[in-house]
Amino acid sequence: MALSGKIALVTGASQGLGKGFSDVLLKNGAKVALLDVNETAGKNAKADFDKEYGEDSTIFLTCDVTSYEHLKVMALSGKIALVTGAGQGLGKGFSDILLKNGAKVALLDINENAGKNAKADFDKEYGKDRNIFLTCDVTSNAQLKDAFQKTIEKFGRIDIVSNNAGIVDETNWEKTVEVNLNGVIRGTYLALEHMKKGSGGGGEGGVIINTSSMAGLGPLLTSPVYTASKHGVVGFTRAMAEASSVSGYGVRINAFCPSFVKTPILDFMKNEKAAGQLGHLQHLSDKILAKTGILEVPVVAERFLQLVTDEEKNGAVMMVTQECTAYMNFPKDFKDAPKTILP
Ligand SMILES: NC(=O)C1=CN([C@@H]2O[C@H](COP(=O)(O)OP(=O)(O)OC[C@H]3O[C@@H](n4cnc5c(N)ncnc54)[C@H](O)[C@@H]3O)[C@@H](O)[C@H]2O)C=CC1
Ligand SMILES: CC/C=C\CC(=O)/C=C/C=C\C=C\C=C\[C@@H](O)[C@@H](O)C/C=C\CCC(=O)O
Repeated sequence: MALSGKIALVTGASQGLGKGFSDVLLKNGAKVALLDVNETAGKNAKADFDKEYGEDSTIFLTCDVTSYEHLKVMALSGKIALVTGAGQGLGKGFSDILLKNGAKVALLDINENAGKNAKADFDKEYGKDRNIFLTCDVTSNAQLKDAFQKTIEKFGRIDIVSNNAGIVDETNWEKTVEVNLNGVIRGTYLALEHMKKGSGGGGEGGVIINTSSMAGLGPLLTSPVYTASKHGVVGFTRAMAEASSVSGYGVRINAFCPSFVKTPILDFMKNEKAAGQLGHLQHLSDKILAKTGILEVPVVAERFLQLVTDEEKNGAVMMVTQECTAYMNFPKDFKDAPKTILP
């Protein structure tokens, strides 16, 4: 079993030599990602290997090697991801695209029903062994720590962390800060404990994506505390990214800023109880939405994947709107910042 614990990736793996190479790798203890452009043949090869070596020994990924982008995302084969707020909405979309591209995913959510349903959906699509659901409230350091630990126990390590759980509640605004900002800080610190390289940690590096919002870059007048929490995520992420780079952690840390996306969080726009002192401004919500439009989860998830896989990006802030996807250019020095000079 010379290859025990090794992970292999074979292109053209569904038949002929590629299938033979995969077979010998499996026979010698490796786990193998089988890549092929022919989906039927690939699935058949996986079914053959499942009988011989067990379901967990291989994954099949449809992949055309003529596409660099396609091959690059396949680099997620064997990667382990942890996503908070994964039971529905964007977190479920992010988990889906990570699984589709070969990662294994720990799904964390405070909502047990949503989490279990998401797991059941993913089990059907990707097999039972590629995801786990862990009930976890990101406002609890103990619960989050435990969830990181359980992910390591199940999958062996963590390479990708999506600190995504978020709420809009301008009435209980302390909770909004506690989930959206403090939850991201907690998740980032715990992720670094497990992922950072060097003397301070035994990790292998990786990437952390913190979900902010377009409201992290400019004001959303119906939700000032939400806006503040998301601005906080951008500032924290940029500073931690520099700290990670200077410390040689090998961990990239980026912020993700979508505009409105069709998920249950948009119910807030009609929820007067959650509007705090600003219920009288709620009639403006429809006007704001009419101006910005509403994105679909799969479109936003594709952009998330781009940020996960782009190894050039650390401290990047990606915006996703109807008009475009773009990286935010912050002034490097405040003497270069656009300003109005007073007399
Ligand atoms: N949908 C949108 O228009 C946009 C959403 N966002 C952000 O994206 C992230 C995901 O939001 P959506 O999927 O849209 O919302 P959603 O409400 O559909 O999903 C949020 C998930 O987070 C979970 N969650 C809430 N509090 C939690 C806690 N304390 N611990 C663990 N899990 C918790 C919920 O149970 C839910 O499954 C949030 O951070 C949100 O602020 C950013 C920009 C736009
Ligand atoms: C109430 C929260 C509901 C959903 C979650 C969420 O985070 C939604 C955010 C959506 C957009 C926020 C935009 C705020 C931006 C303003 O500061 C603008 O002045 C910025 C300029 C352009 C935005 C264009 C666009 O979003 O399409």
